[in-house]
Amino acid sequence: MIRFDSVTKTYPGQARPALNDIGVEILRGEFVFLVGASGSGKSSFLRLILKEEKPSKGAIHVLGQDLGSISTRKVPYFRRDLGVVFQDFRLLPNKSVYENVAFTLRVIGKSRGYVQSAVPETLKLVGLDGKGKRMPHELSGGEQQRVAIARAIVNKPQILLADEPTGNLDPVTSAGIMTLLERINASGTTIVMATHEAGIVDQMRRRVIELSAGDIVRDERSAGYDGQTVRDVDYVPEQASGEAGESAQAETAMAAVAAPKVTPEVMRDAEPLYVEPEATDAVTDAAAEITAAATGTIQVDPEKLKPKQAGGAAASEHLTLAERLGLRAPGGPREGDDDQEVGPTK
Ligand SMILES: Nc1ncnc2c1ncn2[C@@H]1O[C@H](COP(=O)(O)OP(=O)(O)OP(=O)(O)O)[C@@H](O)[C@H]1O
Repeated sequence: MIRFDSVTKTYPGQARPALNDIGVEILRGEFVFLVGASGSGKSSFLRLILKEEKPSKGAIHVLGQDLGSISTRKVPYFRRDLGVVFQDFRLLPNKSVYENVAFTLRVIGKSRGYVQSAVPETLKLVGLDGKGKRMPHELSGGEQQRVAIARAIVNKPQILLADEPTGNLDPVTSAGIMTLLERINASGTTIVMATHEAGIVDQMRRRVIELSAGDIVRDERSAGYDGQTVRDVDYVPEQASGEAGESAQAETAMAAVAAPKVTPEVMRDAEPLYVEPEATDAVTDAAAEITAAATGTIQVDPEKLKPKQAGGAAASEHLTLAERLGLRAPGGPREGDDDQEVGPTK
């Protein structure tokens, strides 16, 4: 499903590669945690899968396609099979929950009827039934992340990439988000998630790929954050000392190594926070249905993808949300789009 063959990524002006001769394969239906200190290459790994970056050497295959052979114009089509969730949610601030989720479908030209059934179904799936009319600033951080997840899965992607999706959330809310991701995975969606959360990784016991300075130093099935050692429930993280002169990056790396913010206890007790317990089966069925449909070809309106002008690939800082989510070719028609997006509002 995702294969890296001897992939090296060196950013311009950097002496050391961000990823160094990586070879790895991720299979359909897997849930994979990408762990490693700050700067070890996790986000680069995800950006390469999305074709947001090109490898300096080597080849990447995603969903049977050699990314090197996908033209820039076709990248938005390719990305429709991939959902993405970020640490900072990236919702459209001036649109309702419903509109944030519908946006993805509208951009790719889904019919009104399709949107009207898929959006409420997906909001229910993520536990936001009845909250479609709310605005992002009226939601908690966990709810905002659920909207972002709904937006990522409403198009029924085969792969969901998550870059520190619990990074801005408290432990209990994080556990609820992980329960939701677990359920999405159980219905067939492959998930690759970069995280610093030792407690989550230890409790979920999934495949763990650990990066260190661009190298894969560990690739284990059913693993914990630190290899074979699963943290003790009573583990108390040491405080990062934060001495004067210590670089911000070093502090971040220390915190990442030190600290299961989400403890195994919290994960064990985790219930989907916004789903009534009796609704769980129905929700799981809905998830299974949605993902089962994911293997079908998504109808797209090619007219909506035509770039307005030749050579229209905009610099990334000028991309609209649709372009950043890979739903529209850079430089394509922007009517009705929003250039703004919002991070956590609380
Ligand atoms: N656009 C870029 N230009 C230059 N160097 C970059 C760029 N993006 C990442 N890097 C460098 O590549 C290395 C890997 O960065 P990356 O963001 O992939 O790490 P990470 O493991 O995701 O870190 P974090 O946990 O802090 O998000 C770092 O040394 C970083 O400084």
